[in-house]
Amino acid sequence: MASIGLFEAFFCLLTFCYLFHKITPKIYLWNWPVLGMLPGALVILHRIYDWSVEVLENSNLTFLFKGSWFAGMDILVTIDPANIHYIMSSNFSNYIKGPEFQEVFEAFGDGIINTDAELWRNWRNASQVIFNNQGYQNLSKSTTRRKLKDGLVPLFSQFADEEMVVDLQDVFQRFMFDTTFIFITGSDPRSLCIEMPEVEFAKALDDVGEAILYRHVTPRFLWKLQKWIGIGTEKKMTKANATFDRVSATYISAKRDEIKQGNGESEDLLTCFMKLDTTKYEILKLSDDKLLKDFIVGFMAAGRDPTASALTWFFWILSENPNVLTKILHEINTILPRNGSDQDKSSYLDKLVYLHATLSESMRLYPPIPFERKSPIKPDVLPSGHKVKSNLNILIFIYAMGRMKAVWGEDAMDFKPERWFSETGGFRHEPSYKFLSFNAGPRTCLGKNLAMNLMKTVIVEILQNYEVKVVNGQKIEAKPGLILHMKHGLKVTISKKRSSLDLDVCFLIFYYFLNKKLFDYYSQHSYPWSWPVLGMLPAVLVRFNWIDDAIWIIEKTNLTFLFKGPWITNGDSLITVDPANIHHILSSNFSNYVKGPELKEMLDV
Ligand code: HEM
Repeated sequence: MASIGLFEAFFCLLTFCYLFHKITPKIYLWNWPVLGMLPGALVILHRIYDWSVEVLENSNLTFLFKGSWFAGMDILVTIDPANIHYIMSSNFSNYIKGPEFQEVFEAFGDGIINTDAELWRNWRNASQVIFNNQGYQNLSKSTTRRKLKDGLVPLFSQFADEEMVVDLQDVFQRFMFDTTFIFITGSDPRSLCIEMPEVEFAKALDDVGEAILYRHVTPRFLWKLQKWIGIGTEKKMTKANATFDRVSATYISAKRDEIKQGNGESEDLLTCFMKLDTTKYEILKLSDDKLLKDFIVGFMAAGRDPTASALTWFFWILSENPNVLTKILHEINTILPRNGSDQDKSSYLDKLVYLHATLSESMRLYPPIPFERKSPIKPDVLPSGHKVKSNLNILIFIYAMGRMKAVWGEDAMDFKPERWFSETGGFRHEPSYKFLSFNAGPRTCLGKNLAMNLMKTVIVEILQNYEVKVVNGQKIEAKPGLILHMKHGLKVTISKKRSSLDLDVCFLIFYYFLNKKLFDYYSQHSYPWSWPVLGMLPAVLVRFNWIDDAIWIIEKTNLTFLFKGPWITNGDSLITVDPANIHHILSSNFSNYVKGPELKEMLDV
């Protein structure tokens, strides 16, 4: 009876808070006796992201959330770049994830995500050696391309043929699940296929994410009790842990056999970790299967979720900004070799700076990991002047950070890839304590380069071959969680782009007839038309007396005429017979006009 009374009282208080909040739409939460700001937090939980932006903007970038008295859940929320630089870099050793974090993120065991101090340093150094290994880098590139060609592309073609509405978020989750699983174990679980099957390990990762979020908003004694009884998200967490143990054990033992039989030539992460010279890492005992399981689970979560989230938000924001899409397509068409091999295409990815800027801008507004937790070992004072006692929870709200006017300027909420370029046109590298999407300091994301290259490869492949149309009328909002997922997914339709060769042929046929008509009409001469994509090239192909034509044009254009070449070849030519120009080029400014490498290449024989 007593517990029912307590529940009723709590329910009444929540209802009161809700109504109170509705009537007085203040952005600050009330600090109630006993319950602190918890009731208000539960009321605004569904719009926690927008609320955090408002409250942090109005509280000079740092805000103290008072938790309930019995749970000791005070949290200092900060996005002050000076504090972040201090916590993540200059006083890094005092700010750890800590034992409470490890308890909440229990599923990641003693892996890199969860640990601090020496064990973390061992993980970090070992992982860095492996990530820098050429063999692993080749494997990650070839895996991405293979999964695209054999997985995503055929699936997109089928979606297009059958005019299906698909959830792009689910597609990217599956693509990243398979790809990361291959990076780690060398095996493809094939979750990305038309049937969209439920995959046990992937579901376990989702359940763990849900349970960890629940542990963040529930007093410790309560979720502990639920775990002990075996109900709710805690039950799912226990089941997920059992799945991780079982599935990982299969792969670990198969890999051990492979290495024992002398077949351990694979470059996947599990093989690399198993073959690592462990004498260099004092406390990283990779002969221990439990540690290897923690590695598999941690890297699966680190690789799959953030990358899939980044790709989903990117395609949505692109659909809202068609002018940005046009610029990206133009960049791809001008820079990437049209019929280049996959290897050629990979080597050009770095040159796609506008695409890089757009991805960065999209992750500024929609950071895949929306917040980060830290805790001081010793009491300290932050650069903002806030005193922190040891073990206080510090929450760095990455989502709000990307939207702060005080950090990004008055247009912080606008989507503007151009902000990533300096006045001189060079790429603007923002410091990581301001652009926090990949974390900052010694714990910066290990997979940053891998993820950026992978996402660019996927985006280029999709944009070159398909049109992705977001279905109108759906509600797009972020789901509160450890990863910035879309709450209702992203429904899209896919259609195939006609290959540019098809387009060229159509254009040529159409142009031939039109030009012939015009030619007949003007009887002798006319200006060549500059067509989209093909420029004035078709005119040269269909005018049989083009030398005559050229003389006529040059005369009409005051002795100088700009011939527009096709877009892909950058082949514009200025044709001039103006004697003043000729004197300038051939004599008075001789040193500035060379034959150039292009001519040299043509005359190579
Ligand atoms: C768009 C994609 C990605 C984003 C935005 C991202 C972001 C982040 C962030 C914010 C952290 C810090 C998390 C924390 O300390 O709690 C992190 C850590 C990490 N990330 Fe990524 N990540 C991405 C992709 C990847 C990929 C593809 C991999 C590898 C397969 C990876 C591997 C890791 C690892 C191992 C850590 C732990 C580093 C450490 O604690 O020393 N990430 N990432």
